Amino acid sequence: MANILIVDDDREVGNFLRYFFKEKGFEVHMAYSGQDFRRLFGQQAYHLALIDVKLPDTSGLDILKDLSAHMPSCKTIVMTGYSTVKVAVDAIKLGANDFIEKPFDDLDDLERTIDHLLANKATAAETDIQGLAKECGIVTEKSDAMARLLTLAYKIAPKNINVLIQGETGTGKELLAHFIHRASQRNGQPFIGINCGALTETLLESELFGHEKGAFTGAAKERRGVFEIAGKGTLFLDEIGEASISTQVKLLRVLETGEYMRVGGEAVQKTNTRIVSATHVDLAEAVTNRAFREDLLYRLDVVKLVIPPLRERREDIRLIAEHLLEKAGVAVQLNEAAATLLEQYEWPGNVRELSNVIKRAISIMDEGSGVITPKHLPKKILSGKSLLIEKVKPKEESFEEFLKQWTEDMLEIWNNEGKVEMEMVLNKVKVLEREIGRAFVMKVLKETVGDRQEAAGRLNISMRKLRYLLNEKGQPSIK
Ligand SMILES: Nc1ncnc2c1ncn2[C@@H]1O[C@H](COP(=O)(O)OP(=O)(O)OP(=O)(O)O)[C@@H](O)[C@H]1O
Repeated sequence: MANILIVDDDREVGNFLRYFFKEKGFEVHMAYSGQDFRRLFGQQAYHLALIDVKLPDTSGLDILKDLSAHMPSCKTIVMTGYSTVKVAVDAIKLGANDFIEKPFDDLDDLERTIDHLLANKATAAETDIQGLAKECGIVTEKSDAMARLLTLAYKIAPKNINVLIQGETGTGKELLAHFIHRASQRNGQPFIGINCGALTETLLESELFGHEKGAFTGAAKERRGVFEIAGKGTLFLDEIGEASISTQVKLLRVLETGEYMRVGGEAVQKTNTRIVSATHVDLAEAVTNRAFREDLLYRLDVVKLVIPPLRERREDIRLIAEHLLEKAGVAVQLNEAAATLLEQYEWPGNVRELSNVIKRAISIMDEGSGVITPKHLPKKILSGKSLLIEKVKPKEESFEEFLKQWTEDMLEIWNNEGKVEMEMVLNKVKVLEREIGRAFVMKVLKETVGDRQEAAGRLNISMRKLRYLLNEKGQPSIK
């Protein structure tokens, strides 16, 4: 028979749990304070402990630490109220097996969690995490930091809380958002991604909330927004830090009340969409600079997941490079020298940059040799120097300014008699190509009042290409 320890100062909750577990045939021990816990702790071994995070004389986290240190075989579940959810996340980081929110409105779920833990299925969960990560295209088998991150993401995924993902560009924020969606009960519902930095304020609001017919000039027909389309699924708000203050206010309202209105509409719409947002900047800093609302940040980052940059998990580089080769469908290998160089480079553009380097190497490789060697790698990698990705992002209205600046910079390099960094020149050309594509799409989207289908038609490109040009990386996937 399993021994259960319940640590909670709320006697009503304690009695309820005692009854619940006794009914299931377990031996139940109650502690109403840290002092009670210490008295009971040495008396016998426990199989499972449910710990409230807030106790009158101690913190549930200290109790958790004691249990993990002195009784590692005891499974632990932390109990929280809404205001203490952030602490629960710390508890998971400290090794708690799970957390549950009070009041318990889904007893079947509680029962399942407990049965799962008592049946010692922890290792099965680890296999599930790795398997799901693989399915979502996340390669990482060697990095402890990523393993911890994925475990935390997996554990919080089924909970009804918003998640903020922070990470440098190209670290895999969208992949992680998708992983969270897949690991949640929302899995059968849509997963929709939207890049808040790629659209003007009006277009972003219309995209998010939809608009009514005649809401603004050119809004010829009504349109559903992504909150409506995502329904009970997950909405991935990429580059949330780029949303204007006015849009932030509207998002805050949705998060606080679950309600919003279409642009130009009066009827209140309800939503139950889960929000996973992402940022490459530190939003706490943006709050200090008054570029981001503190109350919105508080709502968005109930859980903050920080993806480490690739240079902080060098042990994954070779593995990811091999995965990218496999994905490219070519029978090509990295030789040892090339792999070592990849491992030593700083990767300011992270996995996306690694992917570009691998694609380039495949394209210039000697036909039939089947091996990538250092000579197929860009100079920046050979010299161990990282060429920082340019962050020039022209706003549509300053497009001419951007073009002028770009031309001046290029002429300066051209007229410079010293050594020329050709990689830098080519990178500048890529920036130009990307920004021209984006500027044209934005211009036409303005003319079509956000109607993407029509904009794609006018530009004679596919919807996929249009999303790509907006840096939304292809079709939003509906799972
Ligand atoms: N761990 C990984 N294993 C394999 N591929 C990865 C991994 N992380 C990222 N990628 C790949 O790198 C590219 C960038 O990933 P993703 O778009 O998720 O990054 P991001 O952080 O959202 O980028 P951005 O900040 O530019 O929006 C994608 O092609 C993705 O498939």
